[in-house]
Amino acid sequence: MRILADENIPLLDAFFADQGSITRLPGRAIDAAAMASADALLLRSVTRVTADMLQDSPVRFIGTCTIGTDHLDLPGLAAAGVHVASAPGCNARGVVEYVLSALLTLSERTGLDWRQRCVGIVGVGEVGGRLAATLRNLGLRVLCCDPPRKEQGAADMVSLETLLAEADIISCHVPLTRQGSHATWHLFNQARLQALRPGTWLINSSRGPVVDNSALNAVLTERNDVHVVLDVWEHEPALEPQLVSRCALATPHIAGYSLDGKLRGTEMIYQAWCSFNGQPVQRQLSEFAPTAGCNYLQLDPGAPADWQLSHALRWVYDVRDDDARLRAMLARTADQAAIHSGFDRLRKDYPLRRETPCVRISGVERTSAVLLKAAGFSVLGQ
Ligand SMILES: NC(=O)C1=CN([C@@H]2O[C@H](COP(=O)(O)OP(=O)(O)OC[C@H]3O[C@@H](n4cnc5c(N)ncnc54)[C@H](O)[C@@H]3O)[C@@H](O)[C@H]2O)C=CC1
Ligand SMILES: O=C(O)C(=O)[C@H](O)COP(=O)(O)O
Repeated sequence: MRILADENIPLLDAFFADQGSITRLPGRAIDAAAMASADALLLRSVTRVTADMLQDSPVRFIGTCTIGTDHLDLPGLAAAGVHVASAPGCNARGVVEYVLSALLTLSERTGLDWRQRCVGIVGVGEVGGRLAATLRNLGLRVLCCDPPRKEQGAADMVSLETLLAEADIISCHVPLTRQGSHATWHLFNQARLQALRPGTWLINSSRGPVVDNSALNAVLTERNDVHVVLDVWEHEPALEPQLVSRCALATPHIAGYSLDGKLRGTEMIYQAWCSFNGQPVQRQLSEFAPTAGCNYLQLDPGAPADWQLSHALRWVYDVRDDDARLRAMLARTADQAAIHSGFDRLRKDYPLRRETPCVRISGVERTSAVLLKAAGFSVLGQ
C-alpha cells in the first residue's frame, strides 16, 4: 500500500507506519503526478483533489485530517468510486477559543464589554454550536442562523437578515459551498457588509471566500466603525496587505490549530482507514500524546471574577500573538511569492497550543469558578 501524505500531519508514523510505505510532501505540492503513484491520500486542507486529477491514479481512499472538505470534489470523487473521510469536529474547541480570545481583545480595545453584547452565529454545527453553548453559559444573548438546520426542524433559528439587524457581533462558521440554495460563497457580499450595524464586530474563521474580500476592503475604506477579525482569506496563501492593515485582528488560518485538534484529526482518519479496510482499530491517541488535565493555572483568589475569566482565557490562547506574527511577516516583504511562503511557514512552525479541557485552575472563589466552568475550564477543588 503506497500512502501519499501531507508532511504537516502529526503522528503519521505512529498511526500508519505499518499500513504501507509513506511518502510525505508539502500539501500544496501534492498534484496529479504525485497522486498517480499512490493508493491512498492522507491530506489536510491545502490539497485540492478532483476526480479528473485521479484519472491515472489507483487512489481509492482519501482521508482529510480536517473539518472542512471544500478542497475535495466530493460528488465527483464519489462518482469515481473514491472513498473520502474527514474529521468532523476535530479542532472545533480550538476555533471556539480563538473566537473567545478575539472577543476579549476587541473588548479591551473598544471599551465595550463583550459579555454585554449580542452575538450572531452563522452556521451552527460543530464549531458554531459549541460557541453558542459556551456564550450562553456565560450569560450572553446569542442569535443563531442556520437555514439547512432550520429546514431539518431546528428551533430558535433566525434569518441572516434578522441577525444582521440585531447582532452586535457576528461570527461565521459555515462550510464553503458554491452551489445549492444555501451556498456560502460570498455570503457576506457588498450589500450585506454595507448593511452591518454601526460598531459591528465581524469574525470569519470559516473559509476565506465566505466573505467577499475585495468588497470588504472597499467597505472598510468607507467605514471605520466596523471591527473585522479574519483568520481565513479569499485567496490564501496570497494576502492583500491593505486588507490586513484594515482588520482589527489578522491571522494565517490557525483558528483551529491546537495540538489536540490536529492529533484528533489524525486519529479520526486512522479510524476511518481501519473501517474502510475492514480491520480492527489497534491504536489510540492516548498511547502517543500527552493527555488532558496536565496544566495548572494559579489565579489570584482575591481578583474579580471577570478578571479571572479574562486571565484564564488569555493563558489558554492569545490571538494577539498570531496577529503580531502575521503583521511582522508582512512588514518584512511586499513580494507575493514571499507572502505565500511566509503564510505557510507561520502555519508549519506553529507554536504549541493546548485546549482548555487540559487546564486545571486552582485558587478561585465560587463566583469565578462558576464563570470559568461555563467557559469550559475544569476547576480544581470545586
Ligand atoms: N479556521 C480554521 O482553522 C478552521 C475552519 N473551519 C471551517 O469552519 C467550518 C465549519 O465547521 P463546523 O462547525 O465543524 O462544520 P459543521 O458542518 O459541523 O457545521 C456547519 C454548519 O453550517 C450550516 N450552514 C451551511 N450553509 C449555511 C448557510 N448558508 N447559512 C448558515 N448556515 C449554514 C450547516 O447547516 C451546519 O450546521 C468548516 O467547514 C471549515 O471550513 C473548521 C475548523 C478550523
Ligand atoms: O479543519 C479545518 O477545516 C481547517 O481549516 C484546519 O484547521 C486547517 O488546517 P490545515 O489543513 O490547513 O493545516
